[in-house]
Amino acid sequence: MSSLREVAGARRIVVKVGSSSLTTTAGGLDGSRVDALVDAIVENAPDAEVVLVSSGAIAAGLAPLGFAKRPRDLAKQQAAASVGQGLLIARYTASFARYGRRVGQVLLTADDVTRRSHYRNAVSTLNKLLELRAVPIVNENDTVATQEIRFGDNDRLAALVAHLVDADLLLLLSDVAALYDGDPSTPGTAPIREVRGPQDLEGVSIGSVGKAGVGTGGMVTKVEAARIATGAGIPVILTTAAYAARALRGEEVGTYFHRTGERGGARRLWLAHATTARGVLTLDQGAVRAVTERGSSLLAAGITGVSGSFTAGEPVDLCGPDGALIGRGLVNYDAAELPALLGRSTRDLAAQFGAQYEREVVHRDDLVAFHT
Ligand SMILES: Nc1ncnc2c1ncn2[C@@H]1O[C@H](COP(=O)(O)OP(=O)(O)O)[C@@H](O)[C@H]1O
Ligand SMILES: N[C@@H](CCC(=O)OP(=O)(O)O)C(=O)O
Repeated sequence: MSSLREVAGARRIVVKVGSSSLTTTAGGLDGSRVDALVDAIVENAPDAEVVLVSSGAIAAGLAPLGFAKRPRDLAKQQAAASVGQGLLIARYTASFARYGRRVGQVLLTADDVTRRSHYRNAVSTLNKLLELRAVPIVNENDTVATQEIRFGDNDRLAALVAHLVDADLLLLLSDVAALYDGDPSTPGTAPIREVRGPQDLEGVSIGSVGKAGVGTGGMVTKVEAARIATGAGIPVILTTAAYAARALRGEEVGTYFHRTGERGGARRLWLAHATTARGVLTLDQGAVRAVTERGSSLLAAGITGVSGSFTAGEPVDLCGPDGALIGRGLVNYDAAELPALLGRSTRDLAAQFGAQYEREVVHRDDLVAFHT
């Protein structure tokens, strides 16, 4: 199943570890578990470039702030993340230093990475850290991310980062040995060794809440992350942190998700999966064809309606005349500017409003078409 060669030959690996694998049952960061993970990575993938996506900031900050359990209140969670992220990075710094390795903290938000300039910066920082043999340790920038733009789960973030750095493998480490065909605490459930596509998940009961209560997404977000990564051409192994070393050696542990798609433009993947649309542009049939079949930019001439309140640079959904969602893109105008432009040719707009109105409403580089 998980081809030994494929894993052992991986040049670049994204390893994602969940909160439940880094904390003690009493709450707080478990330094010995951090060390064990670092040992497994350094000793079993010595030649690979590893990007670590680590959760655990909120969990690590709970006990120091006197919270008995994860608070519901977003500001309290953000405060816990702020305290915990420092502790987490300090622990990783000390742990990798045992091997003479440096770490670099990379905090991302969806908003950062979908904007072209920020995206380029994120890619070049990650690549430079790897080139310098430092280990990038990625987490969501919890203290600034608002509810709406939070990734909310690092499984999805890890899948997108894997694509961003063009990884050969995504290793998702949790507190269960594999994906099971039902809640693993129920007797009689069995591990699923291989997933070749959605058909292998039919009838599988995938739970959303981890038993430890410190994680966020349960298995649902892991399966979704595996779908995103494999669809983008990256195989995924899902197993427990305790099997990290075995997985990195290429042993057949956990669940292996085969790649289902080809690699494509990474930023578009972020645009499709990591943004919340701020409004809707309704397109006429000609514009739908131009966008979905020819990969063209969206011009004002093909737009018949605008709703929502957004500013230039924000994500909007693109819908056909029947309201069906056909894509998403970063819009070049504020919502208030658009009604005066609709249905008019670019030349006409430039003549009336000036050359700055000659720009597309959504440039094709900032547009992802959904194939329904
Ligand atoms: N079908 C399933 N197979 C495996 N685990 C499952 C399944 N359904 C629900 N789970 C639960 O998902 C949990 C892992 O998710 P979570 O706690 O969010 O992990 P992490 O903190 O590592 O991201 C497991 O502890 C398990 O209880
Ligand atoms: N950014 C959050 C992680 C959220 C998250 O996805 O947690 P988990 O389900 O444990 O991977 C933190 O560091 O606490």
